[in-house]
Formats: sequence, C-alpha cells, structure tokens
Amino acid sequence: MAGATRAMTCHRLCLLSHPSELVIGTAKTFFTVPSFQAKFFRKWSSIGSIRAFGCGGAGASRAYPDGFLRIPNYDSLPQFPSFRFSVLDKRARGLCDLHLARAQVSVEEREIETEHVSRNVVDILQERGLIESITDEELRSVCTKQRLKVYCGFDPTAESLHLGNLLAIIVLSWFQRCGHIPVALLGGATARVGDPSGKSMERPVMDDQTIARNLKGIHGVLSQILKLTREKHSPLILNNYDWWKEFSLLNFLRDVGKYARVGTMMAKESVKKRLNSEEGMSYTEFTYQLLQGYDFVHLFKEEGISVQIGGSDQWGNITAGTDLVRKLLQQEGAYGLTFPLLLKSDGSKFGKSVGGAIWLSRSLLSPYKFYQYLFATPDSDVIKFMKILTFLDLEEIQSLEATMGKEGYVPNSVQRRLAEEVTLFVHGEEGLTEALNATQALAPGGATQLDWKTLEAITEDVPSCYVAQASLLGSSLVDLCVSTGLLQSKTAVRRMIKQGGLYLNNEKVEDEGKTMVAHDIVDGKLLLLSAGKKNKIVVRMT
Ligand SMILES: Nc1ncnc2c1ncn2[C@@H]1O[C@H](COP(=O)(O)OP(=O)(O)OP(=O)(O)O)[C@@H](O)[C@H]1O
Ligand SMILES: N[C@@H](Cc1ccc(O)cc1)C(=O)O
Repeated sequence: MAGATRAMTCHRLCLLSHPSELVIGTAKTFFTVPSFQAKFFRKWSSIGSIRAFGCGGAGASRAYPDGFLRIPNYDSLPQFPSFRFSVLDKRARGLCDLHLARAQVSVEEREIETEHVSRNVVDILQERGLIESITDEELRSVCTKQRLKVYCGFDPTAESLHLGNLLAIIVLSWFQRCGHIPVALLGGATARVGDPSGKSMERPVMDDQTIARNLKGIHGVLSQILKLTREKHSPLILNNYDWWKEFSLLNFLRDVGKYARVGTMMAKESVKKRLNSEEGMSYTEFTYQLLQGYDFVHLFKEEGISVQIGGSDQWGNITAGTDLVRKLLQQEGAYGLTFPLLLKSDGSKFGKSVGGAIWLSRSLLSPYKFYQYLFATPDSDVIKFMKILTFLDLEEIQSLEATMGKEGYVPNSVQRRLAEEVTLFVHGEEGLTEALNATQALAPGGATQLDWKTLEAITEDVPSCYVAQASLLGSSLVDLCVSTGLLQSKTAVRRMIKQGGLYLNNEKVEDEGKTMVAHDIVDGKLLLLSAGKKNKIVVRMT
C-alpha cells in the first residue's frame, strides 16, 4: 500500500464550475481537482476504495454516482491541509502508481450549494403515505446533502399516461420541489420486450409505429406536467432505446448477463407468479428485469442518476438495478424507492392496459371529465387522495378533514378542492378553467351565461348534432327536441316542460309553443338543449 501513496497539496478556495472536475469532500465542503485527475480518480474509485489521510482526521472516501469523491470526515481536517490518498485495492494500485505522481496540482475547495436541498424529501413522502419500500435507509440522509437525480421509467404501452402513473410524476415532482432533478425515462426499448410485473399473461408485441405514436403521446404528457426548461436543473426526458439500439446480444451476455444470477431472477415476484401459471413465461419477458436493471447502471454511470422510483410492482426490477450497479460498477450509492399502487375502490390497480383508464392526455379524456372523476371521489378516499395526489400542506388537509364532520359542511367541498388541485397540476390553468366552465355549464339546471367557446368545449363530453340554421329559425322547440334525439316524442317534450325540466341554453323553458329565434343561437354558432339533469345535446349550426 505504501508504494501507492503520494501527497497532494491544497491551495485555494473557489467554486466548482467545470463538470469534468472531480469533487472531493463532505456534504458541506468539497474539493475539486482538475479534470485530467478526475478521470483517474473516477477509474480508481470504480475498482477499489480510496482512503484519504489528513492532519486532523482520516476517512474512507466514497465515489458518488456523480463521479465525485467525498471524504466523510473532511470537516475535522484543518483548513488547507496537505493530505494524501492511498488506494486500497490491488488492481487500482498499478494505475495509481502511474498517475498519482501527476496529481500534485492544486486542489480547490468550495461550499456545496446545500440551500437547494430544502427539505427531506424521503420524510415528506413518508408522511404523505407515498413510500412502500426503500432499498437503503441511507437515502434519507443522502437526500439532504446533495442534489440528486431521480428517475422513473414509463413504457409506451399506450398513447397517454393515466391516473396511476400520476403518482410516479408526483413523487418525481416532490423530489424536484425539494431541490433534486427529476428524470422521466421513456421505455422505447423496454416496451419492445414487455414488463411481466403484475401481469398474469404475456404482453402482445407492439409494432414500431404504435411504439412511436405512444412515445410521442407520453412525451407530450410528461413535458407538460414536469415543465421542461432550458435551465441547468430542468427535469429531463430520456429514451432507453438510445443506448439499447447499439447494444449487441453478445455484449449484453458478456457485460450484463454474467453478473445476473438465474436463481435471483427466478425469485422475483413477477417471475414466480408467471412460472406457476399455465401459460408460463417467455425468455424475452424473463429478461426484462435485466434490461431495466442495466438502464439504472447506464443512467448511474453516464447521467449521475442515483435514485430510481416506481410503483410497488417495480420493486423486483428496481432492485435488479441496484444489484447490478453494485456488481457491475462495484459502486455503492444507487437507491430505489417504491410507492404504493393507487387502487380503485374495488381494489384493482389504476392501469392503462386494462379498460376504463383515467387518462392524463386531454385528447383521450377532457379536462372536464378528468375533473369530474376526481370530484366523484368517495368521502372515504378523499383525504388519502389529497395527501398523495396534491401538494397541499398536511395541516391544510387536516383542517379540511375536520370540516367534513362538522354541521354545515357542503357535501363534496373537499372533493372540489381535490379536483381543482389535481386538474391544475395535470392540465394547467387553461385546462382547469375549461373544466370549471364546462362543469358550470353542464351543472343540472346551471344558470350560467353560456358562450360558444364553453359550448364548443363541452361537445367533447356531451352528444352533439348539426342543424341548418335557416330551417331552425321559426321552427318549434318541441320539434327540435325530437329531431335532435333529445327526447323520443313530442308528448315527452311537453311533459318535460310541464315538469320544469326542459332547458334551452340553461334557461328553463315554460312555453310549450316556443319557436326558435336568432337570439337562441349562442354567438350565432350553437345552442344547448337539456332534458332533466343528465340528458343534454349541443346543436351546431350549419
Ligand atoms: N395504479 C398505479 N399506482 C401507482 N403507480 C402506478 C400505477 N400504475 C402504474 N404505476 C407506476 O407507473 C410507472 C409506469 O408504469 P407503466 O408504464 O407500466 O404503467 P401501467 O399502467 O402499469 O402499464 P400497464 O398497464 O401496461 O402495465 C411504474 O412505476 C408503475 O409502478
Ligand atoms: N418497467 C416499468 C417501466 C420502466 C422501463 C425502463 C426502466 O429503466 C424503468 C422503468 C413499467 O413497466 O412500469
């Protein structure tokens, strides 16, 4: 070991600026060395541990996924010490002898930007019921000391993400709110293989066109919600096809497969379940965990991403990744975190492959319908949903909960707040306004002043038909209600008017003999007929 030890001298204080610099130090104090040495340090630390000795203390340093080396107890060293490194691993020593002599250059110190890491994200997620498991409790302290990059993967198995996936986006967003960098990974490659997790049957193979269309749709949803910018710490969206397309089978078997134990792979829940089924499992799907596992290795090494999150069904794939980082890169510092699955009241998972998904993309589900879905959350779920699907303070949620039991509580007030918060997060101001306008316009007997834009927007959610304007003017309203299919017969229309249930543009119709005039056509474009609470039709003019 002695032969591998050389002295390095520190000179001056400065800020870290260049990404290729190596940073050494504790959470608060970092040392940087110029990039040519950084390269060697990174290499040594990936094959063996490095020990740092100074006048006041010593500590085994660790290479972090960002490629930086940190000396845990550096703070106990006097300022600007001379200190030396000794490389403890035999394989590293040769390299070290070669290059350490050149490392007699300045080492620069800087204060790490700790202010960006505002709150402990792991504690927050736990308080809100958003943690199912963590691979290592150490993440709780690591996340307060450095800006982390955190990723979650989404396979493009549909054109949009759904309410269940929103939980993943919310967890990413919590990381972002606490100063970290969220990364959404599109599974352009993994979608070609198919994740068996939670699936009782083999997934159908998707053709390239469908995958491309789905990637585009999901990219749109993610970029709108995560709000990508050109700034340094902006969220990122990557696609794993970018590194898998070049990976040959032989290289995969040699570089990844060698580190994977078949016994461990078979023990994963996703595999065990399927092996016991009649259909069994294809070799392709069996390999899925290694693809996701290697993604983590790649992202750890190339992008400095050290945390992977996912729903609890992803635990096996996520731990495949942390294991591979340890074995393949011989590095610690890769963490996994899972959150509980969002379940419907019947206990089934909100998903996309199963019908009836609550889509996040407005082209598949209008902001109005999305809002309405949340508005209809049962009282028994609403507080839990507030905690997991919104960013409201827990105290505020508690006080809302307290109002629910009190006299004078207006039913569904908490649901309204939930629907507003989540619609705002997913569809932005514009989407929320559209949802609120449509809600008002479509409210049973709602007496809202209608404009053509609102009516146009609700045509996504209520039936509509065309009528020639010229033939409409002067005709009877009763006839119109029958010809548009609102009600079956003139008798039914007249009965509805008598009962006070027929509305034209949200205004009650009282005159059975009413004829249509130009003023009845909203902004000269369309009108709304309603019979009772739910039966509505938008009539467009041609
Ligand atoms: N209901 C849910 N609750 C919480 N997280 C979910 C839910 N559904 C999916 N996720 C998470 O979203 C991420 C992306 O999942 P994925 O793209 O496979 O969606 P999916 O709905 O499970 O798709 P599929 O139905 O095709 O399996 C994963 O981390 C997954 O665990
Ligand atoms: N397996 C994940 C998607 C995913 C893909 C690649 C990853 O690296 C991570 C996650 C899912 O189906 O939900």
